[in-house]
Amino acid sequence: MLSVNDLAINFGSTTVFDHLSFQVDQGDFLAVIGVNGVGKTTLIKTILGQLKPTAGTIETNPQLKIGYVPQFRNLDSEYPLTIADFVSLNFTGWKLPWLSKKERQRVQTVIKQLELTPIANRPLGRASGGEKQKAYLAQALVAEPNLLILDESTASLDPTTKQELLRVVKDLNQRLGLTIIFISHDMELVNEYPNKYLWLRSDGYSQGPIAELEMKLRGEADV
Ligand SMILES: Nc1ncnc2c1ncn2[C@@H]1O[C@H](COP(=O)(O)OP(=O)(O)OP(=O)(O)O)[C@@H](O)[C@H]1O
Repeated sequence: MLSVNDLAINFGSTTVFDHLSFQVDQGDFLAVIGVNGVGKTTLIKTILGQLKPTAGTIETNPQLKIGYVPQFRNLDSEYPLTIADFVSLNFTGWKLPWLSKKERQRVQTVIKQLELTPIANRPLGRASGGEKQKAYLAQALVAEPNLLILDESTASLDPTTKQELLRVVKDLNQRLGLTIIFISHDMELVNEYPNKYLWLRSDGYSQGPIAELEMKLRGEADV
């Protein structure tokens, strides 16, 4: 689905990473971990096509359609759109000034998947942090991506809400085969939900099945 080959990114004379190679296969749930400033966001921006690699390539399946869920958007509490309207903003190729029946149905389906139906008509600005995060996820999903990138999307949530969000994501991953890239500092979630990891470090990186990660964290010398 996505193949990163010998990738390097420099900002001026600063190298964020180089010789980075990894692969994301259909149905993977990949955790991307690493300390602040190591280059996780830079990597995602490169995958999204916003940054040009200094060296190396990113090959993608022609059918690749990426959905991106950020950690946080600076939404005023007076933000007036309802959750349902906010979700529907992400339709591409919108030809009419109103939604087609099929699009309305898609919004309802996604809202139901995320258990947002009871609050679909609530202004997003009034929703809780966890509800907002679900709405961002729903907005990404409405366009039917086959790769979902969660960029520290659980960082500001309480432990129960984090688990709830990740359970929904895991369900989409297992039931629909949706491929996930999950950037996180939360090792409890990283150990529980993903099947693979990519650990970026200032002096290199490691990757593998998630079961290996705990062993590596215990004996960092082997990483
Ligand atoms: N446009 C830019 N110009 C110069 N340096 C940049 C630019 N963007 C990022 N950097 C630097 O590249 C490094 C990697 O930043 P990045 O945001 O990718 O890290 P991160 O792993 O996502 O960090 P965090 O966990 O704090 O979000 C940092 O040192 C950052 O200051």
